Amino acid sequence: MNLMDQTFEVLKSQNRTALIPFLTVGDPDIETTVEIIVQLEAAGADILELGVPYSDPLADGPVIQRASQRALKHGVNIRTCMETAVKARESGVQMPFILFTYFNPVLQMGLDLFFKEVQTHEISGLIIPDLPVEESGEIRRRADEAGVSLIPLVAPTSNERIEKIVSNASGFVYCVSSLGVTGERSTFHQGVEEFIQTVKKYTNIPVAVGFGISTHEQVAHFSQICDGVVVGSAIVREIESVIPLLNDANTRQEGLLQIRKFVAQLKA
Ligand SMILES: O=P(O)(O)OC[C@@H](O)[C@@H](O)c1c[nH]c2ccccc12
Repeated sequence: MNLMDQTFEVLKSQNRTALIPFLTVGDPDIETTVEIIVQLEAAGADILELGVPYSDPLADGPVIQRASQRALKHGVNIRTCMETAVKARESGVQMPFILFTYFNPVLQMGLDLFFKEVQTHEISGLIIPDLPVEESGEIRRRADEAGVSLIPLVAPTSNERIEKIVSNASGFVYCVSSLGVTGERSTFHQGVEEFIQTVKKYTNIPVAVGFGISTHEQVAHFSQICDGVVVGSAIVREIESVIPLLNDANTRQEGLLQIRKFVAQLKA
């Protein structure tokens, strides 16, 4: 039972759904990311996905691709993301962190060092969207040893694979609401609610939904049937839109406040 598990338990006892933002660490820079994380928690975020920027984010739409490019300019890698998590804790942030990374940066770092760092930095969850099933056994074993949950992604087309994917999952199951790449959407995959209900039949751990969710109404809608709702691109776009304010000492606080207000209205 790690901090993320505890968070879901508390929320469940309060009949509340977790708001799970995603951001790209180092966008627009590391120091600002730490301040944004503080604002996200103040806005009501319950769990945070810390995105490791990557040069070939095949599952990401243009908003997150641009954020990755901006972060990569500062040489952000897995290690700097973990250091950012420490800085956020030092700034008083309590919420659990999920490390979101493509598989290649993990391989580059080496599995031994990666999982040692994950453990010492008290990362609660891992999302590796392009982790091949063949490799997932070893990664899952190492994650269990490190006390971190390897969060599986299930898609509306997973069908008969749903049971296999979620059977011994830990942390939560991430239901992808639509096919394709990340990015705000006005409509979701046909029958996404039935898909979520199907996933819930196969698991007792929390079930969250993500992909395309960007408005208060969409968050409220999915909060009726899920334990968590992930919002990424819409928040990353909000960050992108206030970068000019953030880069000017005179308007920095205003920029941070705009991000906080945007996230707060999602959950209100
Ligand atoms: O950006 P969206 O459409 O709100 O979707 C969440 C997404 O950002 C985050 O969970 C994520 C970012 N990159 C990913 C790649 C695959 C799966 C999930 C993700």
